[in-house]
Formats: sequence, C-alpha cells, structure tokens
Amino acid sequence: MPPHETYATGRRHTMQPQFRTQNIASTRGFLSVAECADVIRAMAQAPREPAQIVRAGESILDESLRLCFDHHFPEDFKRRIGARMTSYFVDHRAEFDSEADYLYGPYFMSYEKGSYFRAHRDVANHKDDPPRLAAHRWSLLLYLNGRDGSEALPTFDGGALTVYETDPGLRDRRVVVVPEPGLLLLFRSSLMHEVAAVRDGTRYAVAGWMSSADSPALGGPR
Ligand SMILES: O=C(O)CCC(=O)C(=O)O
Ligand SMILES: [Fe+2]
Repeated sequence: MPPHETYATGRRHTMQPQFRTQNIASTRGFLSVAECADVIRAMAQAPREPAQIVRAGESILDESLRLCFDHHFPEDFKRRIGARMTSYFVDHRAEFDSEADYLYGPYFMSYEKGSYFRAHRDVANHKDDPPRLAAHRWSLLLYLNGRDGSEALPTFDGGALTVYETDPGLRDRRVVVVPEPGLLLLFRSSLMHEVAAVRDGTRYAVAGWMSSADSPALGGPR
C-alpha cells in the first residue's frame, strides 16, 4: 500500500499504513503532532462528563464497565475532524468491504489515571438498543497521544487497546494496539475490544463510527 496523503486540510503530510488484519487496520500520521496538540488543548478546556454506556436500550453510567470522560466540543471543530475521518474511510472503502455511508460522531474522550473501558462491542446487543448502534459498521479511533511525548504532548502509561480478531487464520487473535499520536485505527464494530487501565497520565482519543443507513436490527452483519 503506498503512503496516502490527506487532502481535507491545508497542511499535507504523509500517512503510513502500520498493520492490517482481516478486520483491523491502522495508519500512522493521520494527524500531525501539532494537530494532536491542538485537539488536546481544546479538550482540556471543554466541559466534560463521565462517559456512559448503552445497556438494554438505556444510556447509563456504570463505572464497573467504563470509566472515562466525554468532552463537549464546538460543532465546527467536530465537523472538521469528522469530515477527515469520513474521507479516509471513503477513499479506502474497497479495503473495508463495507457500504457504510456516514459517520456517527466524532466523540472526544479522555482517560485519566485508573480509567478503562471493559470488553464490549460497538454494536446493538439487545433488541431495545438504539438503531444507531445497529448501524455501526467500522469503529474509528484516532489517538492523540501515547507513551512517548514531545514538548507539545502529554504522555500516559498503560491504556492499550486489545481488539479480539475473529480471523481463523490468526494463531493469536488478540491484537494489542498501543496508542501513539496521530494513529488512526479502524476495526469492525462487531469485534470485542477493551481499553486497559491507564497507569499514569491522561490518554486522549477521538472515536467515530462509520455507519450504514441500511441496517438490520441487531449488530452482527457487516
Ligand atoms: O479508546 C479506545 O481505544 C477505544 C474506545 C472504545 O472502545 C469506544 O469508545 O467504544
Ligand atoms: Fe468501543
């Protein structure tokens, strides 16, 4: 795969594919370090609230399953990042074998020391779950910082994401993703995944879900 260039921005920089399995893909350099730093600064100033989960159709707080913050963000800022995530997916649609046509989100999340998100799938798991969950096809995670920093970025330790691949050709189906600034990760929303506890510092990430208007009631199929 050749390096891919972003176009939805004035600044062009090179994106570098990192790895690929059947249902998971990642690309380095989706955002530059300076852009990551801008988003983190904006997040740190934005109002935030404890992030919720959906259970049996209801949005609830359950700190035994999910402990992190959801940051409220100016709509224009959200739209700009969302448009870039969407363009990436649309440009690479053939690789993702999906008819997904719009992005739900993006959401801006921070995980402070001790935060986590236990194993879950980003799809409808219950008949009363909202249709938007059943519509999710691919989960997109954009990481803004990581273990190694520069002057511009805060660092954190822990907080790796494990995605459980279903590809029978893999000997070990656990795919562990260690966040780094500007890394875009895409995986099928039906895959189980979990965020390990952050041991130190604060982990910043943006999430969005490429979704299909034409979707079944429960989130199994692609
Ligand atoms: O931040 C991550 O690595 C994953 C977050 C996640 O699973 C979600 O927001 O649904
Ligand atoms: Fe998730």
